[in-house]
Amino acid sequence: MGTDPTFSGEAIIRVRGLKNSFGDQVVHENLDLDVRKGEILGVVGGSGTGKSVLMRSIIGLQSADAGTVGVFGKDTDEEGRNAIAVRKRWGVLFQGGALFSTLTVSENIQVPLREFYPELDPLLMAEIAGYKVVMTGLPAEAGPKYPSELSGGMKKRAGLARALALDPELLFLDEPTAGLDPIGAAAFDELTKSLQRTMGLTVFLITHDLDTLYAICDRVAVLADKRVIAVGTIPELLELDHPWIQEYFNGPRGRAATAAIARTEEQTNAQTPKQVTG
Ligand SMILES: Nc1ncnc2c1ncn2[C@@H]1O[C@H](COP(=O)(O)OP(=O)(O)OP(=O)(O)O)[C@@H](O)[C@H]1O
Repeated sequence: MGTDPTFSGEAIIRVRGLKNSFGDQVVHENLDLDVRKGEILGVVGGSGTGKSVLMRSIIGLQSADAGTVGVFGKDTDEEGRNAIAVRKRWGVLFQGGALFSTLTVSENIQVPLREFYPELDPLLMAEIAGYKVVMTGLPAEAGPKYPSELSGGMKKRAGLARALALDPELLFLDEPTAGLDPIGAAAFDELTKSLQRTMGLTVFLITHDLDTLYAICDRVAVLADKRVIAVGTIPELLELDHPWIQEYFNGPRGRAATAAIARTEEQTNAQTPKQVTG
């Protein structure tokens, strides 16, 4: 696994031979990864394996020691990925939401609009922000509120609304369900899935949340030993005998997530009306 030689579709992100280090600490070495257009790719790995650093490398916030990163079908250097024309095409939800505490939700959502389209009529910006608020399942009254007045789940949605401000093709989510209760996390997963479907988004999703992986990810990339050791569907990953993969997916939490998905599928099948023949 790792890089799929049979894949002939379009890779919206293509990373080859990436190396990142901080002083003596090598975080990535010879890391390869393809993210396919239209998929939700879950990115997992133990704490400190470099998931966030990988995301920062892709979006041009991290200088690599070696390797290439291509986005939207073009190999680009860090400067290229920082070019306005490229940055406009993706949205990022950083870990913790990273909302500006002195701005309202609506003003937070308008930050990218002001940055990339300063000539836009302020009334139109406010209208777009209002639309994004509703699109991410927040009540319209959340627009004039400050982040400190929101629940954890609402903050995540507000961060997502800001990431979607420019109608991106590509969405980066760094641990979007961390800190949410299971119901809030499941609702956020559903929102991500429905946005992927309706907007045709490609999603790079860093998570520790097994339920999220099972519920919405098309494929999962596993970071270990400084590189992506495997990419595939969960059943494909389960066939590998790497100790971290086995412990992660086949440990008690992994088994619980599998059982929960099986129960949901059973319920869905039971509710599906049987076809009447004759
Ligand atoms: N700016 C930095 N300066 C020095 N070291 C850094 C910097 N950013 C990240 N690191 C180190 O790189 C390693 C990978 O960090 P990263 O945040 O990508 O891990 P992660 O896989 O996202 O972890 P977690 O699951 O805990 O969020 C860590 O050891 C971290 O301390």
